[in-house]
Amino acid sequence: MVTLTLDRLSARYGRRQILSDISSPPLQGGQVVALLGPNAAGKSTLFRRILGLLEGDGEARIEGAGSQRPVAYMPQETGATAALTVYESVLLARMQGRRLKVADADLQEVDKALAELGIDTLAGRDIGNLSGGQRQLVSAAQALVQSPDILLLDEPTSALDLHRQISFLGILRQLAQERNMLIIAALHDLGHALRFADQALVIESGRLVDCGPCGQVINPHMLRQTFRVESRIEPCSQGRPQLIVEAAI
Ligand SMILES: Nc1ncnc2c1ncn2[C@@H]1O[C@H](COP(=O)(O)OP(=O)(O)OP(=O)(O)O)[C@@H](O)[C@H]1O
Repeated sequence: MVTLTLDRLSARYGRRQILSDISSPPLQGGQVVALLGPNAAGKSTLFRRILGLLEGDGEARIEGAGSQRPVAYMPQETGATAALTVYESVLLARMQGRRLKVADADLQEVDKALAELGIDTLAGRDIGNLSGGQRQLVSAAQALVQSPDILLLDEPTSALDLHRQISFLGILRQLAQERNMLIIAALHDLGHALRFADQALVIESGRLVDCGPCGQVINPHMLRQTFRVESRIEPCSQGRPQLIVEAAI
């Protein structure tokens, strides 16, 4: 099973230090990890550092991966300018770094990714003409179709309506378990994190605040210190923990 361990990771843009000394226990395949932190905390930078796009000390150690390109990334910005259909754009993402010839298995993976995310009806549409939410789901399909061991998603639900946020996060959770895939999703909705993620990794100003099971890490004290809100956590009618935010402080 794949694991990702952050070992005293740092990152900088030029001379500007953004991340310092971020460490985690091994994050394991089959789990969803919520990456949490206020605006400008360094969440996207952490993804870029894991992807090897930025320099810095320490390392993001990947062990037990089954593929040569173990990490797929869905960026925060999902603008599409190329004149491609949804199907073509997802197939192109599938073929990145692979042989040039498209095999039947590649086409099946594209069909599967579109169906899993409920966007198979968009297959023939021009990607430039999609709504923001549709584009975000296509972007998720482009990452998923790469069959990664580790899937990094940067605010994947920011453009989705409430129904699609819930169903999308539920699908991700299921896929993580079925494929033994590690999913790390940067989320601003801590209620979603509490409901769908197994672990939470919280950063603030480029430093680690806490990393561990969501039920422990997401608590009123952390929310007050890091997110500057008063909150409480109560069980909902189905017994799941529910975050209630009282006020910004
Ligand atoms: N290309 C860049 N060059 C220089 N500084 C950058 C660059 N990208 C981001 N930064 C800076 O790095 C810091 C962390 O940014 P980052 O995008 O990682 O934060 P984030 O936690 O993802 O924020 P948000 O929740 O607002 O998306 C910010 O101060 C930002 O201004």
